[in-house]
Amino acid sequence: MKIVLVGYMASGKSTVGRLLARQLGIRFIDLDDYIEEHQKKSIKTIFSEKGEIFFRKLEHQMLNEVLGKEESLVISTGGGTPCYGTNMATILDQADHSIYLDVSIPNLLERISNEKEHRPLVKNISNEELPEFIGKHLFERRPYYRQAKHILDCNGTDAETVVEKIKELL
Ligand SMILES: Nc1ncnc2c1ncn2[C@@H]1O[C@H](COP(=O)(O)OP(=O)(O)OP(=O)(O)O)[C@@H](O)[C@H]1O
Ligand SMILES: O=C(O)C1=C[C@@H](O)[C@@H](O)[C@H](O)C1
Ligand SMILES: [Mg+2]
Repeated sequence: MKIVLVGYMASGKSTVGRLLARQLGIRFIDLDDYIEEHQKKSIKTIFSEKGEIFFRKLEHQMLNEVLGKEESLVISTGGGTPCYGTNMATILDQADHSIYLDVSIPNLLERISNEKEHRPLVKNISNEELPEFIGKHLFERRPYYRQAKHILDCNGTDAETVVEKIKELL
């Protein structure tokens, strides 16, 4: 069984994915961590040394590699993964369950404004400019996320409860 979590930066994909995999007793792969291990560099360094296009190509390649594994997995994607090239179509084709962790702009803002440093796309955006940036970015990306098989409203729900809700969907 393959379960793929999608959603915006800081929607909780890594936190929820790790907990869910542990409870289901299956392997967890965080695509961002998988890319960092493959490159032996942080995402931040990959972006600054090689640029975003290089990262997107690598992300596409690593997503296909991970989805091709013959084992049960929980896969947490990167915030941009479903929004480039054929990635969302591949997720829909290969995953038994794709789940969009839907978090509102105010809640995303609160989480991201405290954790910008390791997120290259928002690192240089001031907290004053962040609402406009996230609003526009989510407007562009939501059509991809919303293609997921399940859409889970995660507002006002802690990570443990999100995991419980996912287990009910499976
Ligand atoms: N359901 C939740 N409620 C409140 N806070 C949460 C929830 N899930 C995760 N968080 C917190 O939000 C922050 C971002 O979570 P996390 O890193 O798991 O997001 P992500 O979707 O993997 O982000 P990225 O796309 O940048 O990898 C963390 O500080 C985490 O503790
Ligand atoms: O939203 C995005 O495009 C990104 C989110 C992170 O998970 C990383 O994959 C990277 O920082 C890009
Ligand atoms: Mg993550």
